[in-house]
Amino acid sequence: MAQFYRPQRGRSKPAEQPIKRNASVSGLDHQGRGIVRESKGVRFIAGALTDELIDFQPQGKWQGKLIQVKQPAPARVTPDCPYYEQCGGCDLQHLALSRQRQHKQQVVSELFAKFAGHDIDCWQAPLTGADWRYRRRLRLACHWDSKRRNFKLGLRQANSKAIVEISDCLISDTALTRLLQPLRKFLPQLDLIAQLGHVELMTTNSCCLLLRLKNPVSAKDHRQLLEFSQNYGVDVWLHCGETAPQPLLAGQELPRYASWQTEVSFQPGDFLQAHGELSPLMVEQALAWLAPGPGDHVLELYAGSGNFSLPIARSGARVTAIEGVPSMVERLTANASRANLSIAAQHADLEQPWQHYDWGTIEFNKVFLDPARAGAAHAISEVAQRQPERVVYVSCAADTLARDARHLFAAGYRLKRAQIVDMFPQTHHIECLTWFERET
Ligand SMILES: C[S@@+](CC[C@H](N)C(=O)[O-])C[C@H]1O[C@@H](n2cnc3c(N)ncnc32)[C@H](O)[C@@H]1O
Repeated sequence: MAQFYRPQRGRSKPAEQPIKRNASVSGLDHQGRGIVRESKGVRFIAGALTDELIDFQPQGKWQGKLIQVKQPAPARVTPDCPYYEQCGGCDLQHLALSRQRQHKQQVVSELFAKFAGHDIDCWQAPLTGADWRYRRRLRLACHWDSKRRNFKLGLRQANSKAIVEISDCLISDTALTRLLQPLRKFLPQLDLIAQLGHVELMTTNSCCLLLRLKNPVSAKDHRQLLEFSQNYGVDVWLHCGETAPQPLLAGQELPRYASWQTEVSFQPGDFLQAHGELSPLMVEQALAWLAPGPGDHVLELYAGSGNFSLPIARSGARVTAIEGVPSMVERLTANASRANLSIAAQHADLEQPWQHYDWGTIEFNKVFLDPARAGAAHAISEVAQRQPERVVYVSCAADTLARDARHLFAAGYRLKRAQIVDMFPQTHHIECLTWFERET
């Protein structure tokens, strides 16, 4: 039967709204977007700064696209990155670095006031490191168009699946970015190109390339990958299906990094703190606040492969470390034994009640936690019930930190110190270190 094209009703693109001129920006939201107040509410405009006069195109109900900055703020700087307009990554590049840090501190203060009913009066100066070339891990999106034999490798555009084909990324270590062009040429020559999910690059003591695949690679690909690995001095790892990542070369050593007088081995694909220079400084600062020592029993939650656990154990404190990924628990145990440290590393889902676990009834006097962005909604209530004398909390999401802090305040803790750790310069992402102390 013949088929005819019929436009689908109600699915056409909404008509563009007229440009609004000379709007004034009253502040920045928690994602670093300019806020414009209108009679019917607020609009969020990416790229606009506080006290600027701008023209913008309204988009949807709450957003707008910046068309022109008529009167720039004194804090505006010219973004260095040639991909700033397209790439979704460094969305605060147009704001001077010192103001980025002030903004991040203000966001945490506002969220504490809103969600925890608490004003922060104990800020320490931000902990800072390199503001460019700091990233030691780069995840790249890719797309293979088999008909046109066209391969795209790059970073995702803001709010889109489109790939921006960068030839450099100014926040990434050059040990990673030097591989971008060679990979673009090399990967389409392989059979695996049709099943390549994404590509990850990381650099610590060695440089690693991790390929996310559905199936194992052919013998021909194996040979070519080996050649690439030797030519470019990069260890290749393959992550096929549901099995753990495997090195291309059997017996390949795990990569490792230094963390405050200890060494931590990790498997490509594991969590790795983004900023190579700042991570050990953050560990040192967390140790200074936690002040572990002989006689202390520290319960560490969300421990990963031991970035904080090993230094805490080195102080002489007894450490029980909890992590949700079983293979990371194995690596933490191996890292501890290599360093001659005794750590009781346990696997657990910290979203579950602790009564399910053997370690759930142990006694401890200090807690250190470093959860993922989701925070520690359940774990913090378990901590608060047990009333340890001190809690040091590293967060990469200010909203969940403020939500979790509310439990600690309600359980009789006070905030003794807070500090922005500038782990993600040029972006709106916030890392914050906090120290809570039981009142009595
Ligand atoms: C931000 S990372 C911190 C890792 C480590 N502290 C470090 O510095 O490398 C958070 C860790 O929490 C773990 N995690 C996330 N959700 C979890 C859960 N529900 N239960 C236990 N661990 C979890 C992740 O696997 C990850 O290793």
